[in-house]
Amino acid sequence: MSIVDPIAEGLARGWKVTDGATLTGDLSLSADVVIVGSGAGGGMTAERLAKAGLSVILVEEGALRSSRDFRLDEAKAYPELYQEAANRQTADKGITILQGRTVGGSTVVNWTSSFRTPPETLAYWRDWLGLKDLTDAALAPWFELAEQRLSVSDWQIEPNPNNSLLGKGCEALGISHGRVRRNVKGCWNLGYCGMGCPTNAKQSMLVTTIPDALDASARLLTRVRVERLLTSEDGSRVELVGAVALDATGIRPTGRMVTLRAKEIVLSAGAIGTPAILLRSQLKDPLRLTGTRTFLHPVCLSGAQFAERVEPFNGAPQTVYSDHFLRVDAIDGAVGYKLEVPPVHPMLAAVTLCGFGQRHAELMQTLPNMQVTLALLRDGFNPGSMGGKVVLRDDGTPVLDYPISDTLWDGIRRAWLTMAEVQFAAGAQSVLTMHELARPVKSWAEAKRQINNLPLKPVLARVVSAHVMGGAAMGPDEQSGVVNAFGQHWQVKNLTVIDGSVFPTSIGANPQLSVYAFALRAADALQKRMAGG
Ligand SMILES: Cc1cc2nc3c(=O)[nH]c(=O)nc-3n(C[C@H](O)[C@H](O)[C@H](O)COP(=O)(O)OP(=O)(O)OC[C@H]3O[C@@H](n4cnc5c(N)ncnc54)[C@H](O)[C@@H]3O)c2cc1C
Repeated sequence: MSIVDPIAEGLARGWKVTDGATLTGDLSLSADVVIVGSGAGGGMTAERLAKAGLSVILVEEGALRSSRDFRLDEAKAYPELYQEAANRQTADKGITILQGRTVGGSTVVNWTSSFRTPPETLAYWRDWLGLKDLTDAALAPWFELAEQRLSVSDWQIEPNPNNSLLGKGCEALGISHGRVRRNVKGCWNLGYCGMGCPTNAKQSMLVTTIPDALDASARLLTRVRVERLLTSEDGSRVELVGAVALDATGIRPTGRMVTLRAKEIVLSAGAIGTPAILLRSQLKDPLRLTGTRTFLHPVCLSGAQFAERVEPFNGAPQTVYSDHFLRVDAIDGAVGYKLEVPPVHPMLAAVTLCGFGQRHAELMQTLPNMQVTLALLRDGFNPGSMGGKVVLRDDGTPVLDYPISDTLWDGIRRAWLTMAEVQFAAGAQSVLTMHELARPVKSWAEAKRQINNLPLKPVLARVVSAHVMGGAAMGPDEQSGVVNAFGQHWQVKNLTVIDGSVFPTSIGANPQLSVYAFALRAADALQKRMAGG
């Protein structure tokens, strides 16, 4: 069966796509709207505005790839599709961050889990952060629209063993758990979502909104990195978007400059990317809020050996979850966590597993029988988890300074304990907490002893994240936010932020559906503002 390649077909139909690497001179363009970044926020916005008849330029620093490039090959996928070749790290190297860097952004490499923003999160935003209009009822139509557009539905196939063992352990302990909905259409259940979907089943921006925006005459610039926005003298309007063309590696500037003008500018470069552009542009920011309150859902992990084969690299990556421990926190200080499993492919496993040399090689050989559970911590809700801060290095590239606080370490230790208990309850022969000094243990009692004595130190504990949120947070006024509840910048009137950076706390669930719904809502408001003159 041949797989239709919507990108090849669209290019043949005459899409307006310019690859920065091929530019032989500087380029200057104008449009009604320039959108920077083509991930969850940018894709949704581009389709909406282009279909409304506005001229749209979508600028992306990554390259345009398609299903024929996605070869289920980690060594190829990470350098081609991820920020910093999937090795982006926080300033103290304590947390490894996965983010996409390609046309379609992180949606091209994400694992398709689709949760609406939890009602508790919206209630917190209303009650504690003053975002009064963000009720479940007001947002429901936007979630429905996003779910329809991206074919979000229940996953009908049996979970793979990696997921079903999480369910089995929860069942045995009376821990509530559920099934994950996914944004896929005709999924082959391969399990290589993180390397780009080779069958176009994943309803990422690459195969949905971006093709439709291009069919509606939008223009796409790839391998073009936006450096800064130049504003009017009083700082109230963006007049120019300054960008550089990148060479075929997608990293080094070629020396060709790209200058864009538009009535409205949308930043959708993702949390870290968007705050970086705002900081480089030195926009008015009286309270220096830009880049602050950046959240990660810091993730800690626990591996377990089973007698039977688990093959955690095969099958839909995330289909079972538990929110049982998510809401233990409240404002009293303790952090809650969500349980899920990650797909475990050899290269990512190799860099996450503990030890080196012989011990590491022996661990890698056990991969087929390994089950891995993860706990993502809900940061941003307690005084002890106020997130990190995006800062600029001397060369203008961003780095997230996110020291792991005592509150988060406490959550990590509790989550390790929970995961070990669940894995033993599911029948694990041994459990290995993902910490450099941990050793495999054969009983829950032994696990408790070991986990309670592990030093809580960055790098020793393996902490990762694929959910970057915040850094240009929504707030009800300019004292509390960088943008308003529709993403409009408080200081710069023709600038709107539409991506994961607008969230004022973490979501407390995998964030893509929240980004989509808020993007549709913000793009609709922008379109109406523009129509009103
Ligand atoms: C491996 C992985 C698995 C995930 N799994 C899930 C999941 O199962 N469920 C879920 O809900 N979420 C998941 N996520 C997270 C989810 O995909 C993101 O939250 C979401 O895509 C964020 O949308 P965004 O628009 O903020 O940013 P992105 O989708 O990351 O898009 C930002 C885009 O902007 C581009 N950009 C950045 N800076 C510039 C610049 N200066 N100039 C031009 N372009 C720029 C980037 O290259 C990128 O393409 C996962 C993420 C990853 C990486």
